[in-house]
Amino acid sequence: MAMRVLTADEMRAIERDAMERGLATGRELMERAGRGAVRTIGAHWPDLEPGGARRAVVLCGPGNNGGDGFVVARHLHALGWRCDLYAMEGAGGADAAAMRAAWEPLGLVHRLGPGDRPSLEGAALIVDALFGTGLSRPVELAAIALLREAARADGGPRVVALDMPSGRCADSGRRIGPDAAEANLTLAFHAPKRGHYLGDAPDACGALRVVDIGLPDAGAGLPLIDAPRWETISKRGGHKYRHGHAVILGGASGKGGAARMAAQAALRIGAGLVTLVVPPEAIVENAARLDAVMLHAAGDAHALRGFLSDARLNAVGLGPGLGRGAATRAWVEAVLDGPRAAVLDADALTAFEDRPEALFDLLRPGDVLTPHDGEFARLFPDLALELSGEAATGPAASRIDAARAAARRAGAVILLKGPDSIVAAPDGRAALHAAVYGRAVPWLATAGAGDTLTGMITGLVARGLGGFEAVSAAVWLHVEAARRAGPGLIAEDIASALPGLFRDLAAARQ
Ligand SMILES: NC(=O)C1=CN([C@@H]2O[C@H](COP(=O)(O)OP(=O)(O)OC[C@H]3O[C@@H](n4cnc5c(N)ncnc54)[C@H](O)[C@@H]3O)[C@@H](O)[C@H]2O)[C@@H](O)CC1
Ligand SMILES: [K+]
Repeated sequence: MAMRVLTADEMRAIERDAMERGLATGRELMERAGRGAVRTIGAHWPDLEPGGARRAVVLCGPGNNGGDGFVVARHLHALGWRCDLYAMEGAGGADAAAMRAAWEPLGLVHRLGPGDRPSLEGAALIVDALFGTGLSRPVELAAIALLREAARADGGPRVVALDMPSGRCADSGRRIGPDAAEANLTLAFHAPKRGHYLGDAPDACGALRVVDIGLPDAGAGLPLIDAPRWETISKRGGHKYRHGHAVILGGASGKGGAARMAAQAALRIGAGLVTLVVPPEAIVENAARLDAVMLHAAGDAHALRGFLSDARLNAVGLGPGLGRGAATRAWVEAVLDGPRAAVLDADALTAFEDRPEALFDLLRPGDVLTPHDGEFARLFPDLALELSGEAATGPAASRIDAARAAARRAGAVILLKGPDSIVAAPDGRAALHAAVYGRAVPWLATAGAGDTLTGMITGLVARGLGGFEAVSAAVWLHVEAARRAGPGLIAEDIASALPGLFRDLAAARQ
């Protein structure tokens, strides 16, 4: 089963359900969380393991996250650590109070006031147990800056955050208020939360590990996109006409690189045939650069409509290198007026920035829009505005909410691109693709990478996948191909890495 990411509400529901079914009490869960955290810290940083005379500073908040902190302190103490506890005042629940009481025979608890910056002298570890999934408003504590500075410093104590770095929203990953902690390691209890993967939160989390606290996996949450099933992307016989005929639209002479890369990627991902349609004056340039990709000239939208009336053409990708003018709008209208599924990117989106509704009126549920953040903001300015800057209260609107709302409004599949890519369909389906932590590919931020992805999606749609499935498979393959190519990658390398990737996917299935 695909790994899933939870909201704070979903996490609370899982916990409540387990308690109602008598599987565990809240106190037992807290004990498992703290004990599991200490085990995981040891596994992640084996050099901290033997304990000895190490000093840890543990910062506890007013709720259950603080309760977890007291459990962590007790287990560190049992391993020989000296723990200095700092706790905020506030109305904690009975479980957190019990965990504090269990700590008190072992050491002092200092009061953590708004302006306090506990001394880190001699500390090897700082535990951020201030706020987790219950964060609802900005945190006003000098200790937040202390955690951030320590996490960023070379040398000095390492920072571990329980569940979330305090000040970050578990649902959106966004800062609640101006100040939020950072960590070198974040421990997610039971399952990762959405906020661990979204926006700049992965940087704030450092590394991410999940701590099992013995709760059943009920399948709740949003799926994290994993490798597509080999059966979905493999070819099982049949001649080229059985694997679809993808069409990519290209722009004026001298601007053809983007569309060529899309066309080549559509072919590499397995479309049986790919035709690049360009204005007549761009034929010579493209003919000099292409072999396996076929070429067709269309001077205007009327000619394009005529060409697309061929029923064998079953998907059209357009946008890369088209230009933003009225001609592009006319091409989009011609494509969406016909029966072929369309994948719209780049200029095909931006051409409608003045009147996005005109585009939405034409879209069909199987069409795909692949905006990056800037293009998204032009088509859905209100949704983008809700995501901008820090949030005032939690849980805050997330990129997942925005992509879902956009898919409903547009009536098409949306791929909101980024290291955290969200795919959302108008019927409510959504999934997250995370190229962060161990799968981060910063070198994928390169000219033409998006055009290649557009081609890959178009190729898979031509091969018969639905828009949502095509996007889900393509985003994973795109990142995995880029990981193979490695630093130094240019966009052409992505499609070139696909054969090796396919070979390995096929072998892994044997
Ligand atoms: N849900 C679960 O299954 C489990 C939860 N556990 C822990 O419990 C945490 C959630 O506990 P809580 O729901 O008590 O929430 P938190 O401990 O995250 O904090 C909530 C408390 O702080 C207050 N608060 C929120 N924002 C504040 C701010 N900016 N300044 C001051 N006070 C603020 C809230 O009113 C509430 O009292 C999880 O993150 C996890 O660490 C674990 O004990 C294990 C099991
Ligand atoms: K925390």
